[in-house]
Amino acid sequence: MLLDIIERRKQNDVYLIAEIGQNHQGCLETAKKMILSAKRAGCNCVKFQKSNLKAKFTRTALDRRYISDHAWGQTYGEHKEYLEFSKEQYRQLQAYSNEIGIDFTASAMDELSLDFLVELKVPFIKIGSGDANNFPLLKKAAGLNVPLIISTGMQTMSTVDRIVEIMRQASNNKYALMHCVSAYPTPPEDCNLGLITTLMRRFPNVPIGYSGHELGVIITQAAILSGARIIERHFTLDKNQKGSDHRCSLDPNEMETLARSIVEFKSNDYLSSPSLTSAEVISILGGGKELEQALSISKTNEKYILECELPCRFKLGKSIVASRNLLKGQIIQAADIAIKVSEPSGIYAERYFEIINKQLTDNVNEDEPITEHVLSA
Ligand SMILES: CC(=O)N[C@H](C=O)[C@@H](O)[C@H](O)[C@H](O)COP(=O)(O)O
Ligand SMILES: C=C(OP(=O)(O)O)C(=O)O
Repeated sequence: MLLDIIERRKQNDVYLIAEIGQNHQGCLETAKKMILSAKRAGCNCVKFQKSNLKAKFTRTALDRRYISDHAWGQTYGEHKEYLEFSKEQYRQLQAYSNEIGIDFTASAMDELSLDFLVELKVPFIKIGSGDANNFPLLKKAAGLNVPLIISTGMQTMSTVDRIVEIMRQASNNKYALMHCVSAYPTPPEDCNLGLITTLMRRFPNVPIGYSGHELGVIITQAAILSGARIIERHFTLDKNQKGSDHRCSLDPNEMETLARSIVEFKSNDYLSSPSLTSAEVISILGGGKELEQALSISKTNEKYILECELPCRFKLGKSIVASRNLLKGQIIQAADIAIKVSEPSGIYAERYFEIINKQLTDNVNEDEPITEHVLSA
């Protein structure tokens, strides 16, 4: 069904992804329970997050102390290690998903993880918002014969244009873009659902979806009626558990409500039109302040990085870093740089191609960020 939506053969159906992410608390058995619960709720797919920690983060980013009620370790690296499933565990989760009949995949959070997911032969690979400006990763993913779902949180419209251009240059049209706001939870007034139609108009050949981080289901239902045909929501067995994402996740009852509303929207023929107007959406869903705020058209024609996304961009946005020790005077080549979450951050990843062929005015050690200070004018 996903391919039918991505290749526009089916425009009146919705593919529902339960983002298990790291809500499994690092426990394989809990992850399996969540897969079963997502299947029972009516989801089409369960999704995880795959990282190779050394490829995704710099050493200092991994070594920084993580002081948070949601921390599973003293440092951010220990915390992430605790939550990361091994390749063997991924195989077990995939086998279990196959057994019960639900699609299984993950986001590829670095190139090594992308290679691993290709090896697993997942039905599609997710590129999360943290990598939407990671153009080398996108280029590599675009060249594979695997459908892609690319989220656009924490990004500007110019970065979304670059993504579409990368896909066009690779002659790849098996992909979808997800409207997303990377704030956990996203306040209704920042959900900016009007961007779904803006993206649909700007990229008429690309299916548009929605990866939501707001509380509850009504705004996501509005996203569907506004035209989103791939939906992703974080999933949890209990919202009160420790972990950064539980609060803005849907529990099994809410996920089931969402899945049922998709069936209902279809049978009422609400999905045969590519997109309903805000007034129609409000009337179908019965109105309410949060819905009106989420559908407000005041700031939807341009896409920019919202203030509520800055904490996430600061924590998980990717920077350009040195991939080996670099010397003052050196002209930067592609092999000299990598894209990672860096502490402190450096020049953001979207400027990758601008940095190539610039001269360094100082030494930069491996895994250190490239900053404005070390670039010649
Ligand atoms: C941008 C991005 O990757 N966001 C992901 C997907 O939505 C999140 O699940 C993060 O992994 C999570 O919020 C991180 O939490 P912590 O920092 O406590 O591990
Ligand atoms: C970060 C992710 O998703 P999104 O940006 O859609 O929240 C992800 O899928 O790993």
